[in-house]
Amino acid sequence: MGLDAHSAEQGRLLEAHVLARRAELAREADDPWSAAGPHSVSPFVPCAPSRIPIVLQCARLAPDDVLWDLGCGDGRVLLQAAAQYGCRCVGVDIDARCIRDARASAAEQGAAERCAFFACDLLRLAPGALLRGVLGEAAEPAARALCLPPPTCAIVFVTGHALSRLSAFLHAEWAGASGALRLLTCVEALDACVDFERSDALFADVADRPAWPVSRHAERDGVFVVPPFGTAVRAWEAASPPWEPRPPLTRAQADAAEPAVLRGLLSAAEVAQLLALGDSLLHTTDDERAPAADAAGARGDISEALAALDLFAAGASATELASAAEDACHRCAQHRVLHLHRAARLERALPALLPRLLNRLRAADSARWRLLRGRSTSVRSAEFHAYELGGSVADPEHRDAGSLLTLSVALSRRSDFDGGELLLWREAADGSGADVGGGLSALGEELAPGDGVLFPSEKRHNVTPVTRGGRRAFIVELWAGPANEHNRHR
Ligand SMILES: O=C(O)CCC(=O)C(=O)O
Ligand SMILES: [Fe+2]
Repeated sequence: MGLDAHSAEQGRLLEAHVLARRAELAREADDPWSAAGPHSVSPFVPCAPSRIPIVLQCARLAPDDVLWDLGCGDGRVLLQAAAQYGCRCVGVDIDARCIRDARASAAEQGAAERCAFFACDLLRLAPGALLRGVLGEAAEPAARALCLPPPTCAIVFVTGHALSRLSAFLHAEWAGASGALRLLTCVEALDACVDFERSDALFADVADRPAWPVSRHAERDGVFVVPPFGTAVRAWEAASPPWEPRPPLTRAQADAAEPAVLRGLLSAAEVAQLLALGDSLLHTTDDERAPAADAAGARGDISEALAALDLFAAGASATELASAAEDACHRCAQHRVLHLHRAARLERALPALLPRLLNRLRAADSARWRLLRGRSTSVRSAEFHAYELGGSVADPEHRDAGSLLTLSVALSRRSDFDGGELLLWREAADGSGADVGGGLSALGEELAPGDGVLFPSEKRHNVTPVTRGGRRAFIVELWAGPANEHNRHR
């Protein structure tokens, strides 16, 4: 019962945020503004990252929506929704620390105008609170009298126990909104209060009312949708969402796409931390991406190539061969590549970095190509690139095949190296390519450390050979596949 495609990931988050912190949380048992306190009905367990894009797809968000998250935790679902779909968001949670974190993230991501967060006890919301957008006595004092935009969509990702206590309130708000409010819930497997086999039991204590209509279309992902009042489940499921994901760009479209220069993606401290992390891993010998910078490393190139030949002889698949070839390339001393997405390296060293960066990318994408909207995407690779003398990406046909978006963030100062220029394909004025003035061209703008350039991955790009010093860059690729632990080809 209740196990879904994200349960393992969700279980790890439960472990990290609740089970491993039992002693710490016990000290908050008397704090009324803590998820571990006396008024809380749910612990704070963040939504699994792989689940979030599906939640947002199921919500069928459009830019004119107002999305409320009842029990928003640290605000990660709303911040992603605002970045990717451009909607306004209101998050409420009993945990004041979560609300502080959510506000800080919103400010950092430039989303504070669109995303507001308030400490609020859901169980004390008065009838009509959602309809009128007024939190009243249930909220922290400063938020009590605010007039917020009422939700057109509300997410309630809490335990089944909490859901059953909220159900009468939610039912009245949902019906009262006369078709202007849809609800999404996700009931965790850890919760035995809910009978997954009976949709009317999702909101258990409204037995005297008509059963809730619940779309179980995304049940595999643990997401249940109550369509707006007056819309039958079948009609909701048959209606097309505000947008279908656009097909990935063709190579010609990607070549023609204008890259986006994104300034100040990383702070100076983050650049320094990434450089330190990369350089320390480069000198570790036991890492699959980090041969020692000595003779053993150089020998590694040849043995890797031989290993790839062995694979060939053994009848390996094209994917295995591509993967082995990539491993071999990535150990080349002139241009080494470290996989920071592996074993949660980046997450452990700089936990706030990737979520913030990804929301910048989502916002940039939604203003330009809309490759991420309506699509479930994840990080295919987050790599530290170290180019030394002669290091380059030289194949004139090089594209990050199979990915949707590539971000290259400068870590080195421009004065630290010569050559090492990132070139991107530019169409000729008449769109006909290299023959009439198009081709691989420099960006024309200098990137300071922490600045990045974002482009559709299938766009042709190169890096010219480094002729002095060294170039360090941080490269992130997003794709429609699952989060990845290996190189780009596995
Ligand atoms: O270093 C860069 O900026 C780009 C690297 C690249 O394109 C690649 O490794 O695929
Ligand atoms: Fe590339």
